[in-house]
Amino acid sequence: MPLVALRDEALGYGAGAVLRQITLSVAPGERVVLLGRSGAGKSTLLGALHDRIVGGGHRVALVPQDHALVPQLSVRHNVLMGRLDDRSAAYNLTSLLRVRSRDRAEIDAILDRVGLGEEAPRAVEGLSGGQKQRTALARALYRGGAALIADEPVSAVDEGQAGRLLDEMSAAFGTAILALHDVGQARAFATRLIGLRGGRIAFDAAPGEIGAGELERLYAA
Ligand SMILES: Nc1ncnc2c1ncn2[C@@H]1O[C@H](COP(=O)(O)OP(=O)(O)OP(=O)(O)O)[C@@H](O)[C@H]1O
Repeated sequence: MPLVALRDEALGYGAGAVLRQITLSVAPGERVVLLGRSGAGKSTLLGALHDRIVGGGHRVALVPQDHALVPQLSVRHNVLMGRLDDRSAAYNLTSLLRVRSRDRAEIDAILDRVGLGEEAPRAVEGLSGGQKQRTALARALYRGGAALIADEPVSAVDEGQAGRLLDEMSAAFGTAILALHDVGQARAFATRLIGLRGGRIAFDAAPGEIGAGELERLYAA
């Protein structure tokens, strides 16, 4: 039983389709990476897959390209928001004043895993781009779920850190669908690569089956 299935669908905004004739399904346990030039439609496809998986009643952890953090709040509070919809309004409001010790311990352990242990009390607005990105990843780890959907989740950290973070995400989520621009990272992470070009799926196969020529054509002007 696939987690999500699209069949010959057009995806876009309002009247205009960004992607056409999209047929794909994702099974539990797959690690899918979307590749393509800027504007190829990776975020559009991630958004559609997110909505379908959530619509199917599954819990999803989302890392949007812009991170969707609350700048004025602390790193710890932003991570806490990964479970906002699991809790009552009263619980969430009182947590704003003081994060309960049980939640704090769980969150701080996750912050250690992404190298942000020292930054827990800092307001997000004062962080570097890479620290903000790691806060969004920590929020996804804290949320958990059947699938991770992440749009360029390691674009602002160095190569070594990116590899370690992708390993963390891979271990924490049974299924993951990511957009990445680094082909090496994509090959290392994915069980399946999907290339988008010209509004269509150009390839959809295991990394070992995608040659350098296909990747060159995907990114050619
Ligand atoms: N909210 C929106 N409303 C209308 N058009 C949009 C919207 N978001 C994206 N688009 C358009 O859809 C197309 C695909 O954009 P999308 O963000 O999915 O590409 P992408 O592959 O994720 O690009 P990037 O690598 O630059 O993030 C672009 O032409 C873009 O202008």
